[in-house]
Parts: sequence; C-alpha cells; structure tokens
Amino acid sequence: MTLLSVNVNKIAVLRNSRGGTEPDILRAAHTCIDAGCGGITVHPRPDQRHIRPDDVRALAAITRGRVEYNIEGNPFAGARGSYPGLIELARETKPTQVTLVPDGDGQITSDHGFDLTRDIDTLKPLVAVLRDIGCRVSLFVDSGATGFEAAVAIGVQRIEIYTGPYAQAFEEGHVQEELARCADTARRAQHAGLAVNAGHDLSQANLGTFKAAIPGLAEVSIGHALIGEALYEGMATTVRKYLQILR
Ligand SMILES: CC(=O)[C@@H](O)[C@H](O)COP(=O)(O)O
Ligand SMILES: NCC(=O)COP(=O)(O)O
Repeated sequence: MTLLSVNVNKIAVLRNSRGGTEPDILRAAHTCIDAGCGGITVHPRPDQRHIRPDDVRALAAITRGRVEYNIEGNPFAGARGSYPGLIELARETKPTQVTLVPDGDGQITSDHGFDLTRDIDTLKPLVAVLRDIGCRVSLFVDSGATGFEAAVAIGVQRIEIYTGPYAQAFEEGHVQEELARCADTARRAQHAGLAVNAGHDLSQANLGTFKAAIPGLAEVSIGHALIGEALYEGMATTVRKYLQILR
C-alpha cells in the first residue's frame, strides 16, 4: 500500500493568520495519525509563513515511534536570520525522511524539481550529512528527470515526483501525456534502485488515476487539497477517504 503522509502546512497558515495557537497543529496531526495516515509532512520555509522551527520540533516528538516524519525544503534556504535551516532542523529532530526541494526563499509554493545532471555535485555533501544523521533522503524532481544512477551513487534513496503539472493536466482533461511521463520517470527511477514518492496538488479527484499508473508508488504527501476537503467533511473522514483510494 502507498503510504499517505499528511502535509500540515496549511493548518499553520490558518493559525498564523491570527497569531495565536488555534487551529492546533499537534491536535490536527494527532487526528490524522489516529485516522490511520502513515506519516506527517512539513515544509518549513525561511519566511516562516506557516511551519515554524518549534512546530518541526513538536511534530517530531509526537510522530516518533508512531508514523513517519518527512521534512521537506531547500537545504540552502535561510542561511541567514532566525530560520535555523533544514539541515540543522534535521540534525535536531531526526525525521524519517528529508525531501530536498530546490525552492527560492520567496517562492509561494514549490514549482520545480532538481536537475540531477546539473545539481548532483552540490547535493552530494548534503546527502552525506543527512544519511549520517540517519535520515532517508529523497529528491524532488520533475517528471522526465534523468540522472537517477548518479543520485543512487551519492546515497539518495528516493525521488519525489512533482505532480503539479499532472494535477493541472487532470483538471484540464488531457492527462494521458503527463501521466505517461510520470509513469516512465517512476519506472526509470525504480530501475536505478530508487523508491518513488509523489506530491503536489494531489487530491481525492486525481489521486486514484495517478496511483493506478505508478506501480510500487511508495508514498504520497498531500496537504493543500486534503486540508481544504477536511473543512467540509472533517479531518479524520477525509484522511480515511484518501486511505481508501490508496488501498
Ligand atoms: C514540495 C512540495 O510540493 C510541497 O511541499 C509543497 O510545496 C507544499 O509547500 P507549501 O505548503 O509551502 O506550498
Ligand atoms: N510534497 C508535497 C506535499 O507535501 C504537499 O503538497 P500539496 O498537497 O500541499 O500541494
């Protein structure tokens, strides 16, 4: 079964909009875990508009020994200022997995993956540090990416396919070409020895079609749509509906 990792960034967006403690990100995570999700994902950003370093720490404590914990982000972001940085947070909190994403500091959301043929030498020392800490390392890549053998050679264990273009094609009703590109990317990555995750703009509407096309899909991390859908049906019911799709 594909593991569902719930991204709780959007709970923090709502909380931060009033500057208090509600909605409570830990209560939300507990609810998702109790409903059967296999992991919690966060993507702290240097501007701290949603997940803050203290959230990363608190979520590490409540996930440990229960479900996987996946921290996503740009290892080079926030080198200055109060944001401690992704590697430092990983060293402190020891998540199950770190997913490296090549965002700019001011990006509104992630919109592309690494170019492995270009970025591999830059990634090599970071992957080594993360493996040393004990984290599984995944790299966010676009569909159609190449260079998976080189990623394996530096210690990378997974890729996460950026599914934003898939979700858009699905919505526009012409999904086959992008779906085939994702399936081919997954096949080549698996052949090179990598496990395959996926994420970005996945939803109850588009997840089943994606899952059916990607044999061996290890994990999906889902936040934006899931938290939105939970407004109508509640968090636990929504998580269970995703689990049903992933069965
Ligand atoms: C890498 C990825 O696709 C997600 O982590 C997504 O970017 C969520 O981040 P935001 O919630 O900040 O948009
Ligand atoms: N890695 C993708 C993720 O964590 C959630 O992305 P989204 O569902 O908020 O678009």
